[in-house]
Amino acid sequence: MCQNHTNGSANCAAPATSPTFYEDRYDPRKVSLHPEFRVLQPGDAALDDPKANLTCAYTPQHEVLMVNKPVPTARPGEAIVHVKATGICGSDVHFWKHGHIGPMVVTDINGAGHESAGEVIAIGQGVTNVAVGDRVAIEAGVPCGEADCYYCRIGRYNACPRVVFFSTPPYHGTLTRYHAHPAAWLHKLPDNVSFEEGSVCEPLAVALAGIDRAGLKLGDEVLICGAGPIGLVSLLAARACGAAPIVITDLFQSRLDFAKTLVPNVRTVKIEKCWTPEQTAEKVKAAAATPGCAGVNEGGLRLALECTGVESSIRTAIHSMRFGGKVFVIGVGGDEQSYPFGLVGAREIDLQYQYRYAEQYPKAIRLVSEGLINLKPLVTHRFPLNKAVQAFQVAADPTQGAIKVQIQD
Ligand SMILES: NC(=O)c1ccc[n+]([C@@H]2O[C@H](COP(=O)([O-])OP(=O)(O)OC[C@H]3O[C@@H](n4cnc5c(N)ncnc54)[C@H](O)[C@@H]3O)[C@@H](O)[C@H]2O)c1
Ligand SMILES: OC[C@H](O)C(O)[C@@H](O)CO
Ligand SMILES: [Zn+2]
Ligand SMILES: [Zn+2]
Repeated sequence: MCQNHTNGSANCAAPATSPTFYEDRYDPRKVSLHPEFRVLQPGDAALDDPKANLTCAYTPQHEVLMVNKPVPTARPGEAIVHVKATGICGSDVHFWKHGHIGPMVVTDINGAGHESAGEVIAIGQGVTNVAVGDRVAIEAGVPCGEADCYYCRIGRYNACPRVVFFSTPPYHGTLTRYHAHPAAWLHKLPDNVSFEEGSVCEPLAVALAGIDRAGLKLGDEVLICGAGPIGLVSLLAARACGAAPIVITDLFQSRLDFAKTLVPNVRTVKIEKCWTPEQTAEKVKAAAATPGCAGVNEGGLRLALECTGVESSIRTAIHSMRFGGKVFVIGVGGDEQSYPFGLVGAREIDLQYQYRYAEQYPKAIRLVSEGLINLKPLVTHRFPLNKAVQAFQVAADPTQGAIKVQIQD
């Protein structure tokens, strides 16, 4: 057994890097050794203690459970945030159910959650950008910001090899009552943006990063594949950007119906599993066509924002594009996939991908505050912190019809 573990983990993987400026605060091996770190059984009094630092975590044994963590104090440069709203992301569910995403492996009890907003309750020495009482969104990916880091230097900090992404093993997440965060990575919320919306700014940041790099322009005909939370925030953002028309696909009519409540004139295609990508693409093009209008009628749409990561859906997106179109993949899928190479080449279709985001939070908050994007309808289920395990069960059960499940405190 690894010497660093007390809970029986056999194969401890040390963090790929140990950024000294994070000290032991963000190393779960150290946190789990803390005497106050304790797994809570149902009925434990701490679950009803409003001051306990309750945290929801996943384990290598594919459990999701509550733990009690020590309440952090603010070190220089940090702020302590009382987390008020956290959304459950598909990746949280994936870490719980499958224990890894690519090379990121759950090797110990690992706190969940990276879509959070809350109130600053303490600040450490030298913090000037936020004050006690400020309402903030928490940017969960904290890059090193060091001068020797090429990706931090050029502003593409989502590629920082020393990034601490809270909730991605080995770092605990923000689905906790009190979270210590480098203050520079907190974004103040204007009075008209709620904690709930501040939390949904995280998936919105993913969509905005994609739209930014995809180069979506006013009047582009856009296909959005998948009407899950990422597809739906992409839909809202694409509409705010002036995409017209927009077609959205899904396997479930209920999700397409939800998309229509957000953007009533979005065109929908409910995919039947027996359709080939070529057949689905014909339906997409038919849905997008505007009689007598050049564009789709010349062979397909201009841009696809692919929000499933499923191979057949990416293939559909490729077949739906006209010459010079672009398939922009936000979805995360199988490690190996195959695409119609000849078609992509013959039609000069660009393929592009997105990994998290950089510098999108300020934009996301402005778009919400200015009323260009309304995130409120996306939150369909709310649970108190001590019921976070039930929240996970609802988020993972498609029959519950949830779009975004939040834990609020
Ligand atoms: N690139 C990034 O940085 C990043 C960040 C966050 C999430 N993601 C990824 O984005 C994707 C979407 O996230 P989500 O939270 O919306 O997930 P989700 O699973 O809730 O939604 C996916 C939707 O796609 C639909 N779908 C599945 N197969 C389909 C197909 N063949 N054609 C059309 N629709 C299909 C599903 O029915 C579902 O409604 C996931 O793969 C997730 O891992 C990527
Ligand atoms: O929203 C951000 C994504 O969920 C993360 O990148 C995820 O993959 C965990 O690392
Ligand atoms: Zn996420
Ligand atoms: Zn860096």
